[in-house]
Amino acid sequence: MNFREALREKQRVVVKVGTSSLTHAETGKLNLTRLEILVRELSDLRNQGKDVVLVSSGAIGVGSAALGLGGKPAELGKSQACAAVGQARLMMIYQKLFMEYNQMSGQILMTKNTLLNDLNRYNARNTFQALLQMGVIPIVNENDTVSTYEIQFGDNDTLSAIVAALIGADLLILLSDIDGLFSDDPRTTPGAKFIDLVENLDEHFLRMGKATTGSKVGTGGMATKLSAAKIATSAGADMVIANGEDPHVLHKILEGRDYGTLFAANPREEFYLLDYIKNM
Ligand SMILES: Nc1ncnc2c1ncn2[C@@H]1O[C@H](COP(=O)(O)OP(=O)(O)O)[C@@H](O)[C@H]1O
Ligand SMILES: N[C@@H](CCC(=O)OP(=O)(O)O)C(=O)O
Repeated sequence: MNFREALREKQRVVVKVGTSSLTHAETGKLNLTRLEILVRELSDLRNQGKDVVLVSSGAIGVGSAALGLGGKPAELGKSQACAAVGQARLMMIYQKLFMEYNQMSGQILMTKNTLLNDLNRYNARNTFQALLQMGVIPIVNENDTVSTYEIQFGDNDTLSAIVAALIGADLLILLSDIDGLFSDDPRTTPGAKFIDLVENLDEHFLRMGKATTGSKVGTGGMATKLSAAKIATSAGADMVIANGEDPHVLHKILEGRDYGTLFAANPREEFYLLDYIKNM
């Protein structure tokens, strides 16, 4: 069985979707057609008996569009206010859509402190396990309303990899606004080559990921996705970066077909999640 075929056997899947995939670039408002397809795909993975976790960005972007602010506010208090409005709106729509497919979903909001504190980390892991055992789809985001620089992950690529490590997921899929990893940012370097498979995520590949973003709403660019790949693969999960423009890509990836960039799991005995977070 090759690396792609092995994806058919994955049982516990974390899917992360970025703001750029959830919203219309022109208005910043939710792309409902795309959300519907995403929810249907996730519901079908659940129907296949897989454990499914969704890490969804979008709270700040959706909140700022709802409040008519025309883009992410620079001021901390305002961006936290946007997150409060946007997170509630996102959850309302997710719950409505998941209900249409007879799926239960629940919300988990995290900060770095959730994982640094032993009791909080233990509780978070327990809650995930209990939800998954009951067939619920947890929907995760950073708790942006209370997170400030010192206690935040800052980007959901990293957060999704940490969640994957915390719950022992065997696959993490990052849906972005680009087909996967290229040798350089193809938006600024037109000749950049697409990378289909990364078996060993060494410095050579890490240097390819630039922090440039493809949209006004993205955070971290490819740099944070490669840090996520380092965490996920070290913790024993495969990771795929794929284009979220058409969320049908999810079942195609899980059928072992050639979509996105696949980073093969490379478990290292010495990978300790807590130490990693402490050093972030
Ligand atoms: N080596 C690279 N390969 C592919 N994309 C890259 C690379 N380096 C930087 N990027 C940029 O990363 C962007 C995706 O990250 P980001 O804008 O944060 O999206 P998201 O909202 O999905 O997290 C791409 O649109 C691209 O412009
Ligand atoms: N937690 C933030 C998103 C942070 C983030 O990583 O955004 P993105 O690059 O769009 O995945 C929010 O919900 O607005």
